Amino acid sequence: MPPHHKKKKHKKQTQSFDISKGKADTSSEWDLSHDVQLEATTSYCIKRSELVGRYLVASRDLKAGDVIIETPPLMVGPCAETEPVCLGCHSTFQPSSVFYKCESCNWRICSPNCHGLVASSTHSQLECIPLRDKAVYKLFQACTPVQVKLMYEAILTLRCMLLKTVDFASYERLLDMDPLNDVRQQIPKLWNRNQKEIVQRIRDDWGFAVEFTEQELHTICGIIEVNAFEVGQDPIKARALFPQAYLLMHDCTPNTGHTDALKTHYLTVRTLRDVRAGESLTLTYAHILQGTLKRRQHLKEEKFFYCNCRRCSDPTELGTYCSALRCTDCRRGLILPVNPLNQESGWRCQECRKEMSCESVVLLLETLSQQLECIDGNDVAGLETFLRQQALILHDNHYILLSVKHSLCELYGKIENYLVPQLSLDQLKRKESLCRDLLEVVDQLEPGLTRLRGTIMYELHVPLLIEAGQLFQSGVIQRSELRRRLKEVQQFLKESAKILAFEPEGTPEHSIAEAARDALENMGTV
Ligand SMILES: C[S@@+](CC[C@H](N)C(=O)[O-])C[C@H]1O[C@@H](n2cnc3c(N)ncnc32)[C@H](O)[C@@H]1O
Repeated sequence: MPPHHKKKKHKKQTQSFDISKGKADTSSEWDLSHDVQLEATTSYCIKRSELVGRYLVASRDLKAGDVIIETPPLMVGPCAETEPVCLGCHSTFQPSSVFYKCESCNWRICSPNCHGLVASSTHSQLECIPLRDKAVYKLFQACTPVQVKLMYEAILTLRCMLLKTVDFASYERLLDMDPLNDVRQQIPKLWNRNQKEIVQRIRDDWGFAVEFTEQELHTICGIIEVNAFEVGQDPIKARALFPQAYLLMHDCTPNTGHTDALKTHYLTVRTLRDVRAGESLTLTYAHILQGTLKRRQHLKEEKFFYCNCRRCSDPTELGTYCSALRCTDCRRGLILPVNPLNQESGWRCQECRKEMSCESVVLLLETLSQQLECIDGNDVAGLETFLRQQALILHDNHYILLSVKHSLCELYGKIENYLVPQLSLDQLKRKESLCRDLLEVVDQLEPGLTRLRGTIMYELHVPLLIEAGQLFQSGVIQRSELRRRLKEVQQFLKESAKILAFEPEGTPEHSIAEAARDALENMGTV
């Protein structure tokens, strides 16, 4: 999940690692070769540039799947504007959930036996007693639902502040992260919201005015906004701050990925593909299957920078055309942004040169997204109709269509009336082509050992296996062709099992890895 980020105290300078010595091939578009090195580990060193601040660079050749960072969180807490969650484990509540309260602070918990409420837990060590002493729970009585969400949002800020008294060394490590105060202070909407909803809430409504200054609370707000990672698997929903990992810079075609363990949120960052010494280590703070205009807007609003990576700079997005519109005038050309690094850039047909303003492109995409939202997520026929209709104005790989294809490739074989034994040969073929279309794009945008590739390949093996069996049994293909097809299925299953084996136990992807291994075993030797 995308992180937020920051910087602050400078680490002491260690011996320099020269990334300009031939091997270096930074994935970003900037010349980072003169940047100062701050620190090094066996896998990476920390450097600093004017443009991106601190960032990590591979200090040796790394293989795909190498672990580069393993760390417990420095702090975990509820997300921004979240529905109430258990302050022990951060799981959300079902309407049918029994209403338990913490015996001490009276805030809601999932169960008195929650693993996150033991004496050594974050809740017990940090906010439970202060919340009790200041009787903060009483404020819930007069709260609107929106204010309840803001109460939960403020918990993570409070926890970070309370860390100062309980574990000063860890608090200092938090302060190593950059809150980008100068940048954020220039955004009145953001700064004033934090002032009212977090800073004043904690100081004035909750009664911590003596303990914490406005400035330090704003700094913690910034540290969280810029550096936090979303963690947890449904029903757990949380944000966490991790040492080291926050230094990974963003790239829209990242070369690292991460997982967090189900209960502890222990973080593991791995390389997604081979990385050469000197290359910057990157992760994505945005969604991969999103177009450049939207990704850059998200990064600017949430992380306070415009990305200029290779994908963002290329109007075709590395040849995928995942933001391209079809020209309805000439009906031959594709309409692409003239300068994708300018958010206001006009768009132009590559054939007839027809121009479209950025505003009209945004409006069109918003309208289509709204239309899509009106379709039930399990309505296969409705989604197929949407795909057919919008393929007249959007490229087949347009990100809006990709999201529909992604849904459909999972729905075929999973929901009522579309379970695997119920699928016709045409429907199996459809599932196959949806998976192949997606895989082709993901191979460009997020190549390597990525979760998305792993799950798509698992989905793809299903129609391939069934089709091969059916065609052989009906005499349409001979044994040699059957073998060729089964070998392809094995390849997909092996790759899927290898990728998803990295996923933590208890996650759906971990179960898919097991299913892929079982399927391989059942196939035996081909
Ligand atoms: C989590 S921090 C990363 C560490 C940060 N550079 C530091 O020195 O603390 C995220 C911030 O780093 C900068 N950053 C990261 N990736 C970037 C990129 N691709 N382009 C520009 N700035 C980037 C932005 O200021 C962003 O808000």
